[in-house]
Amino acid sequence: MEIAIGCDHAGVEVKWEISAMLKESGITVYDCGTNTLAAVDYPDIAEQVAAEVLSRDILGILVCGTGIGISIAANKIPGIRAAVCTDIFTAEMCRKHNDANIIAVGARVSDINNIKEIVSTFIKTDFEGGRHQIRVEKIKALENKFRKRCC
Ligand SMILES: O=C(CO)[C@H](O)[C@H](O)[C@H](O)COP(=O)(O)O
Repeated sequence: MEIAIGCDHAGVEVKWEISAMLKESGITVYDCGTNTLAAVDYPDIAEQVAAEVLSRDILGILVCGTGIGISIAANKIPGIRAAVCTDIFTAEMCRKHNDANIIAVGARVSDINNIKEIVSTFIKTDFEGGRHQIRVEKIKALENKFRKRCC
């Protein structure tokens, strides 16, 4: 399995812990930064991770203070379905029902053990398809409809 991961300065220590956990499980990790505590802007990181997710057709993980800003930025990119998760149930459901390809977590919201469980649930859960596929297709149709309108 391959995973792209990135964070802003608020999430760097949490990202290191997640990366270590993934590597221990034999997962290949594409680290899109940042790797210092110097302030960076989360849209830049969201773009890097989204590009890896789309080009490699893999899942991605984003970490910022709350998970909110970085997921908003990622969701502007066609093909990305990023879900902010603060619990195991939503981490499971965003894969099963929404086919989320990025999970965003908040380093200033959840403790590290909770975040590790959330991420582990996300990466081991598959999309259920069926009636959910129809809804995901409608999300894609919205992307295409508004891309044509504004570009
Ligand atoms: O964008 C965010 C919230 O939606 C993230 O939590 C950022 O990490 C946060 O805004 C960074 O804040 P800082 O005061 O610049 O550390």
